[in-house]
Amino acid sequence: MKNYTSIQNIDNINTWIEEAKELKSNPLKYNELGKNKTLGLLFFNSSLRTRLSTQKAALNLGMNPIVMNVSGDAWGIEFADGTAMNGKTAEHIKEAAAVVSQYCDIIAVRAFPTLTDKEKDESEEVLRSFTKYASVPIVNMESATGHPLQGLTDAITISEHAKISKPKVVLSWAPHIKALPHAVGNSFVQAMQKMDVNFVIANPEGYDLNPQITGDTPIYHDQEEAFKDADFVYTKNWSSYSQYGKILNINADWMITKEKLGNAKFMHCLPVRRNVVVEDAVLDSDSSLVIKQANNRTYAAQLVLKKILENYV
Ligand SMILES: NCCC[C@H](NC(=O)CCC(=O)O)C(=O)O
Ligand SMILES: NC(=O)OP(=O)(O)O
Repeated sequence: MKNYTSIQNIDNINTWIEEAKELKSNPLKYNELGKNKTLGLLFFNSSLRTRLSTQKAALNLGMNPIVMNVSGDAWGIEFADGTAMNGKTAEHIKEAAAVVSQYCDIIAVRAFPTLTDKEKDESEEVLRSFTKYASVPIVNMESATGHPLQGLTDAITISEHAKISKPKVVLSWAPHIKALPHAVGNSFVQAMQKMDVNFVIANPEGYDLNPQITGDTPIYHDQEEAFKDADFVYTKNWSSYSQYGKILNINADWMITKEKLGNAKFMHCLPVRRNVVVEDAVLDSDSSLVIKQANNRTYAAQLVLKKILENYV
C-alpha cells in the first residue's frame, strides 16, 4: 500500500482487524521497522485523538513524528492552479508539498470540508493535492469526505466486542448545535459495508448521507424502529447532505438516552457534547465503548503505517 486515503484502500477488512489485534497485543514488536524514518503530521484543524494516537503509533514503530498546525502557524497555502496569488495565500501546494516531502518519509494530513462548497469538498482538493504534489506516501487523518483511520478503528472495536457472529449495528444521527462534516459517518458506512454485520442507518428526513456511499444500506427515519434488537449504536451528528452543510432543525428528540439504547453498546468517535448528542447516563455507564474505541486509534494508525513502511520504496 502506498497511500491510505479511504476505507476503500482496505483490501480485506477481516485480515486487517486480526493484524491490528496482533499489534495491540504486542505494540513494540516492529519497533525497528520505522527506524530513522520521519512521519510529518499536518493539521489544518483541531484534534486530540488523531494527533496523539498517530504519533504514538509512529513511536511504537520506531519512527520520529513531527507535527505542524498548518492553520495559524504556517504560511497560507494556495491550492488553485494558475491563479495570481495576490490574496491571503503566500505559497502554493506545489512548493509546500515538495518541500515537506524532503523532510518526511510519510505525510499525514487533516483537512475538514468547507461545508459551503459541495463540489470543492467532494473533489478532496487538499488531500488530493498533497497526494499529487508530495513525493512520499500520504495518510488521511480526516479529510472533507472521509475519516478512514476512524472507520478502521470502529471496525476493530466492533469485532472485539461482538457477542454474536453477525451483530446488528446502527449508525444513528444525533443533534448538534454546529454544522458538522459527513466524513466520520461516510467512513463508518464504508467500513460496515465491508464487514459481516447487519447494518442500518437512522437519521431524520433531510439528513440522508450521500446515496453513492450509503448504496443498499437501509435508512430509517424512525430512530426507535432502527434501534430494535441493536447490538451497537454508533452515534454521530452530520449536517444535511442534500441541502449541503445546513442544519435543518435541531431534532433534540434524537439525542441518545439510556432508555433508547437498551442493551446495545454505545460508540462515538469523540469529541462528544454531553447532554446534546448523548445523555450522561450513557457515557457514564458500562454500555459506553468510547474510551476503549479511542484506544484503538493507536493500533489502526500503527497498522496503516506498518503497511506503508513494509512497501516503502
Ligand atoms: N475527528 C472527529 C470529529 C471531528 C469533527 N467534530 C467536530 O468538529 C466537533 C466540534 C464541536 O463539537 O464543537 C467532525 O464532526 O468531523
Ligand atoms: N475522533 C477523532 O478523530 O478525534 P480528534 O478530532 O480529537 O482527532
